[in-house]
This record gives sequence, structure tokens and C-alpha cells, in this order.
Amino acid sequence: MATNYATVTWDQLHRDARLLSETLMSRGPFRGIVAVSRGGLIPAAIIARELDCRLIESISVVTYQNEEERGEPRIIKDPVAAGDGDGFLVIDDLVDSGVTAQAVRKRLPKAVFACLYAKPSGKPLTDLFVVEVPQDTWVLFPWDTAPLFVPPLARKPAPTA
Ligand SMILES: O=P(O)(O)OC[C@H]1O[C@H](OP(=O)(O)OP(=O)(O)O)[C@H](O)[C@@H]1O
Ligand SMILES: Nc1nc2[nH]cnc2c(=O)[nH]1
Ligand SMILES: [Mg+2]
Repeated sequence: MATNYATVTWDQLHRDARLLSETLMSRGPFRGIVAVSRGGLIPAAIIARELDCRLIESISVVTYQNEEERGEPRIIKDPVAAGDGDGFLVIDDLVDSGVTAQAVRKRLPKAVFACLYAKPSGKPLTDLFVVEVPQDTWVLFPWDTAPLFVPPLARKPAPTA
């Protein structure tokens, strides 16, 4: 269970995706990009623009049976156009336990796997990432959050003794 939160803004996400693109320039050129849906879709779009890559595939892996329980990962959308991954770049937003990345790598063994954020358990499954995040930290992506009004300190009720 995560005990801390790390909020990522749209600006940070864009900057990190551009930083990853710079590193990826020396690993390419790539025939195409496979976005790991859904979290990898927006990072993949930014990276595809930077790398001038127009062939975009997607893979969708479901790892949750219900809200709590994790089941066997199931690929519910296959990246047909990517074959065995040869010449392709796979993009996800983050690796946590590494379960999703492992399933993607099994399906696309020849692809390069890159993501923006990596927690220690998932780190060995990525070829490239931008920022390491502690295992006990839950990353809040811009699509997970909304700006919220926070009352001024002076208006907060005094704590009762
Ligand atoms: O390393 P793991 O423990 O597998 O966790 C990482 C995966 O979890 C999140 O996706 P999620 O399954 O929540 O689905 P989504 O991308 O559709 O939101 C995230 O986008 C990664 O794909
Ligand atoms: N948004 C989000 N999804 C995840 N899926 C697995 N780990 C995470 C995380 O830290 N943040
Ligand atoms: Mg995902």
C-alpha cells in the first residue's frame, strides 16, 4: 500500500517525455511505437512527435480482476502491427511491480521498453526510464487529478484542545 503521493503536472510529464525522447534518439530509429494503453498513450504521443514516428500501435494489458485483487495479466488488445517487437519502441507511463512490463516483454521480446517513471521492483524490466520513484509512493498523473480550492490558513478553524 502506498504511503506517499507524488503529483506529476502536465508540464512535468511533457518535460520528462521530452527528456526520454532525447535519450531514445540514440537507440533508434524505430519502425514504430507501441503504447501500453491506457497510461502510455499520452507519453507515446509526445515521444512519437519528437522522434517523428508515425506508426503507432497499442497493447492493452489488464492485471486487475476487481478493485483489490490482482489476477494473471491478460492482453485484451494485441499489437498486431508490431510482430515480435523487432524495431519497435514500447512506451508506458510507469513500471511499479513490473507485472505489466513483464507481460508486454513476453509478447514483444525484441522491442525496446521505455517509461517515464520506475519503482525499484519494476526497474529491471525497463531498458530506459527518466525518474525513479520510491516503491511506497503512488504517482498521481495529471489525468488522475484536478485543481482543488484550498482555504487560507487564517480561515481554518482552530484545533480544539
Ligand atoms: O508494474 P505494474 O505493477 O504492472 O504497474 C504499472 C502499470 O499500472 C498502470 O496501468 P493500469 O494497469 O493501472 O491501467 P491503465 O494504464 O489503463 O490506467 C500503469 O499505467 C502501468 O501500465
Ligand atoms: N496512477 C498510478 N497507477 C499505478 N499503477 C501502478 N502503480 C501506479 C502508480 O504509482 N500510480
Ligand atoms: Mg497502464
